[in-house]
Amino acid sequence: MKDSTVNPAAPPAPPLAPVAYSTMNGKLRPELLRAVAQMGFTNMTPVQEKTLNLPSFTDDCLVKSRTGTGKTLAFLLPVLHTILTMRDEQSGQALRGVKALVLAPTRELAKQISDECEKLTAFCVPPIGCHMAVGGTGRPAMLKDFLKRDCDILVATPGRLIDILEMDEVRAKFARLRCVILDEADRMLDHGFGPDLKKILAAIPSKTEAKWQGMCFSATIPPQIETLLPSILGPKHHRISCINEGESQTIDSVPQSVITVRSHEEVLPTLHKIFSREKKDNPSFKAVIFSSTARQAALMYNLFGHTGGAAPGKIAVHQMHSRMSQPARNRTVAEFKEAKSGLLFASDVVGRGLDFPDITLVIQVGFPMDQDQYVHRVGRTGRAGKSGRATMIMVPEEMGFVEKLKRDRKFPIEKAEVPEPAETKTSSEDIVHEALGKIPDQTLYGAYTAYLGFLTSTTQIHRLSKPEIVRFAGFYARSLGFIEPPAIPRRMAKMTGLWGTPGIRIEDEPPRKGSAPAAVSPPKRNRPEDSPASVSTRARSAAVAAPVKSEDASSSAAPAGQESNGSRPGKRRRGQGGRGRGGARQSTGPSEGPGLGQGGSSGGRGGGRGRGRGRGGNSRGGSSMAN
Ligand SMILES: Nc1ncnc2c1ncn2[C@@H]1O[C@H](COP(=O)(O)OP(=O)(O)OP(=O)(O)O)[C@@H](O)[C@H]1O
Repeated sequence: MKDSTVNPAAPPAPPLAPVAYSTMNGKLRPELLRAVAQMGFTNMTPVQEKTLNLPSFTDDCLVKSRTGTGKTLAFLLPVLHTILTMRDEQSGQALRGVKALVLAPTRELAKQISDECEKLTAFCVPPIGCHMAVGGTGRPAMLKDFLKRDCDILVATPGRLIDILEMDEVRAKFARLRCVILDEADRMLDHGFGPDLKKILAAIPSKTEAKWQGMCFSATIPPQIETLLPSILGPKHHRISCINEGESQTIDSVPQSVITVRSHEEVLPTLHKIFSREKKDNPSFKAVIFSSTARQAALMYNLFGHTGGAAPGKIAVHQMHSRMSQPARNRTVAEFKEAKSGLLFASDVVGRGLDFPDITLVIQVGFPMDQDQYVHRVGRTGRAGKSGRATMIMVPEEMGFVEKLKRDRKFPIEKAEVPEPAETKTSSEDIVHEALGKIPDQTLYGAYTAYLGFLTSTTQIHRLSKPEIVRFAGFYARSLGFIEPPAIPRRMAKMTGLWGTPGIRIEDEPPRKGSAPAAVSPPKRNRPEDSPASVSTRARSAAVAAPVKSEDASSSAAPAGQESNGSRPGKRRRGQGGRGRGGARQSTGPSEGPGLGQGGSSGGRGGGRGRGRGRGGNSRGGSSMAN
């Protein structure tokens, strides 16, 4: 292994003077340089400069550079150069087939890479064939196209690639593979995608025999990835880091802050206050709001746009998460890339790699999956030398994560106050309160169970005990208007390991086919005198939906529900439990947090349409205009 740039003992290197692309004349193919110029890039970014100046364009490399610093071009340019040079040296059959395979963790990122590739090859004659193999698109049409036409570069997500690699004809197309690139390499090599990667490597020509080049790129390279790294990179690979030892992985031009609110109930009003203030101060306000799960993102989208209309002014509101159909996801990405302002409520589907121009603010509601994910989320702003800001809204219990970030990573996260909203006629609390009332119970229930799932899936990382998870999720349920945390299906309780945890509420077994339905207890409601003036004053039935497998890892334990069932303001679906399984809830332990074990019963499937709608339930579209 050769370390090309970093000497840990050396003082931080001064910022590099920009190096012009014209210095690559005679080294990089002229048709590529012409395309780069057409894209408006005069100078190389540091990561491009370093990668393009490795001893050979075909050397193996592990490259670390901050988010938004142009890593895509840094790997595409050498690869395209190699393919074009091969063309000069070979012809006919020797040239057919996939020469470069780019793997990315999400479909949208694959599409973005493929788009960049199209731009870079605009002047290549004959054209370079760049194809995509990603899920959510028509498999037969994709396969037909891939098998019929020349494909020089294939950009793929692991799932679809594994699927098509089962076919002999597809595998045959990889016989002359020259390069394998992992974008977001740490993600591709981690325990989530690692097994998929092994399957892919077993199906394509082996590195030892085919001697293909391996390239790994990311803004974060944790030590855990070293285990699988030798499957992609040879022992003599170069290591490039554009981040000096001791420097922060986040972009310097992005100030980071955290707003601590007293409880979950203040989170949504605080978001409203931020939107209101920003909208007033900056007409080009364009923000991504990250939540822990797809269902939380969908809930916020419904609350601030679409159903609840709580977003101030006429801000366009978008959503992006794994519970949307692929066409809706594609539409949202295209729209939000073009948008001059607006809000995008997102799960971590957009946490990595996606390049939405001119994001002015990244907001994280609650903590991300891990510290590296924090870096990538923040990196949606401050891209390509632009400025931006990043903030988090945290309840006191979540502040441990922030303290750890500051301690472990030395991120300059400042404390910030809740901003004064610009609109004063109605308080943010009242606006959110009213909007919450328009959201179907099923959507709120889904957000609650997904949050429980998220908390249990991050136990190892965030060290929350099971009773803490139950208590914490209970606070969240209250903030959505439930007077007590809804009962969860037994299966979910077992899957998440929460079965038997004090305070968890579990619904009765569903009636077996043919048996009489169990009695449905009326949903428990708050009486007005129970209610302080907060969003939690709304009573909610504990509507229950059936579990389905979710594509979104962060909500994999989440039962399905309707995110958007078309209910209009004021029309509630409460109590449509006739079709559903009823049954009084069962509490497996003493009361822990507010609202837990308060007696009474819920259960009964309000909003009985939930079952069977699955992931498409919220796919009507990705955008709406508030007000
Ligand atoms: N040489 C350049 N000069 C100016 N802008 C550039 C240059 N190269 C790329 N860009 C622009 O920088 C932005 C970020 O590029 P890219 O998406 O490749 O970043 P990245 O480092 O891969 O980010 P992430 O880590 O988030 O995936 C894009 O809008 C891209 O068009």
